[in-house]
Amino acid sequence: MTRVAIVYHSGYGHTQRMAQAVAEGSGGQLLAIDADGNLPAGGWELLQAADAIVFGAPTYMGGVSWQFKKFADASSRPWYAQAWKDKLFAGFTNSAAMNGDKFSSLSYMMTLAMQHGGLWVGLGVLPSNSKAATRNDPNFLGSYSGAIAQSPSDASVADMLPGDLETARNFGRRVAEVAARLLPC
Ligand SMILES: Cc1cc2nc3c(=O)[nH]c(=O)nc-3n(C[C@H](O)[C@H](O)[C@H](O)COP(=O)(O)O)c2cc1C
Repeated sequence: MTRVAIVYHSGYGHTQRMAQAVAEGSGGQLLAIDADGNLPAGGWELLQAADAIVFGAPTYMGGVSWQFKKFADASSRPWYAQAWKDKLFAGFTNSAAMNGDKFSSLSYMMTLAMQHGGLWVGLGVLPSNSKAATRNDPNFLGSYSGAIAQSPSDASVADMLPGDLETARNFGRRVAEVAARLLPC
């Protein structure tokens, strides 16, 4: 049984709902970064024990939220010892605009994973980009590097689109399946 940890920040709940979808798909454990950018007690130990770490953050001002960045900076401690080397990593983000510079957030998460000596798992689903495609089709937003969701600025958490959440759920499943295939029991 592989262990997946989903470490995420969410200011207003949308990214949290996405994180829950990733957890449903992966069977992983959620680890919320709080409003001060801190992990709950036992959080670092849980990350150390994980085979796969999935990063999640809203895109704010074209990048990850400062709370996620504080967590990333604090991960310099395991980085010193390369304690997360060869773990699997993946990432997801959510923002208001269709594009909204979400890729900047995913790109940062990939860089963080590489600094830790990890192996990156992308979305692995072709985009639904034909004329016939509709908004709730798999990967309608057309990401390759990780899962993304769009929550319009006036959308409540309950308004999040089922297609984006299903894409996140399938992404979680993929991370768990890749971990089971690549990592020794
Ligand atoms: C400070 C701030 C900056 C934001 N910057 C962006 C942005 O660069 N691009 C975008 O598309 N949406 C942006 N948004 C919208 C959020 O990404 C969006 O509301 C998202 O659903 C928030 O996720 P959360 O509920 O998990 O905090 C911003 C929101 C805030 C509060």
